[in-house]
Amino acid sequence: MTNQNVVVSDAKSGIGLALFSSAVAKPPAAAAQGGGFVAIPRKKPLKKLETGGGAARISAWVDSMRASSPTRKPLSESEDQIKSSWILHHPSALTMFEQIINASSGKQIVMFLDYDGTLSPIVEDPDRAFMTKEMRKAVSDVAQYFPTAIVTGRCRAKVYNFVKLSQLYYAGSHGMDIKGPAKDSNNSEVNANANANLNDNQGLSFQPAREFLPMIDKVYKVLLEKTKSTPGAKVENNKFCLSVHYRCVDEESWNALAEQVKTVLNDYPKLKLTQGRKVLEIRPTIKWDKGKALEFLLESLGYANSDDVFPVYIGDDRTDEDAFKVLRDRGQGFGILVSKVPKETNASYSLQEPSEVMHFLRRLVEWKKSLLHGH
Ligand SMILES: O=P(O)(O)OC[C@H]1O[C@H](O[C@H]2O[C@H](CO)[C@@H](O)[C@H](O)[C@H]2O)[C@H](O)[C@@H](O)[C@@H]1O
Repeated sequence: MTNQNVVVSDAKSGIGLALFSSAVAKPPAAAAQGGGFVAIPRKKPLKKLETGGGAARISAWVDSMRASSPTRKPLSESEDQIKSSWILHHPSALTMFEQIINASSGKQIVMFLDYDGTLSPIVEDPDRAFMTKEMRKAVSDVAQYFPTAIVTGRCRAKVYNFVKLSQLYYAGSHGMDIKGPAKDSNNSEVNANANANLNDNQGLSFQPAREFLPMIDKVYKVLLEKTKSTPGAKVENNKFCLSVHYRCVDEESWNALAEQVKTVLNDYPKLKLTQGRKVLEIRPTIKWDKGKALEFLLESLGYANSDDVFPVYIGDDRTDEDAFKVLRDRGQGFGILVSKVPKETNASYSLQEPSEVMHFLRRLVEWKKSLLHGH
């Protein structure tokens, strides 16, 4: 049986195209250097994979699962060249800070932050992906000056327990569970601008996949049962979506695990399978993702058709590409990919790891303070 709902990587995000199309806006460094886009050897197919038999299919799946979160090893000379070329086209957001600030001149910066791998380092146990108190302070300071949202694949309540900042917007379950700060939150700039989708007492609230809750709960239980024989596998209930983690599973068992998950999904054609960093993600097939969540939040903040907004989205995962693509297509703001290795991306800039994200957030705050206080 063929499951048409298995997506190895979101082809709709057009990631591959971004690297080779001259129609795509180039980041300033690339434009200044007059360079073309760099070709990165593709480790994963950017198209739907069918679940019919065949060794090629198995190998494609395992390749894709491996590429989702590559292990660090010293680079060969050619890999080193690829990296240098990639950096030229996705320069560091820290190095390019002044240019970024200049581009935002006269516009309202709105910050969108992914959680895992962006605000917290990737760790083996998803329940222990804590952010540092320094990072929390940096995010809190940023939210004082700019509307700020956390956009994550995680369950909203769980990410709130990690972040613990009430003045932020939260878009959990890949944007399918959106909540704004309560109206008495101390961020007056955010509240003054918000004009849509408001629930009077609670602030903003939006859950486009509510009808899927019973189905997700059912599939969660089935997956718990089916995967318990695979040592290291972990199923996480993210409310409107599910994660099957394989970071701690022996690589030899990855394909069997993926097959188990796909077999379960054959009975649920309204759910689809996508991939994150060493995680298989089960989501409703509705047309909603982090990119849609970003657009929804901009609209809710009163910036639907505004030229006066400068959204900045920072993320490390394939699922963040939907948001990077929205920004690229709108020609507004930009995406920053958090990665130490070259990856196909619609982001314009890069940062290497969460500590650099923290420095970038701090610099934004320092810049805004100096602007307001004139020093
Ligand atoms: O959108 P995000 O905030 O990046 O969430 C995506 C997934 O993040 C979590 O998994 C990832 O981080 C874990 C902790 O570092 C790591 O163990 C795992 O391998 C990563 O995939 C979260 O647990 C998932 O539910 C999210 O879907």
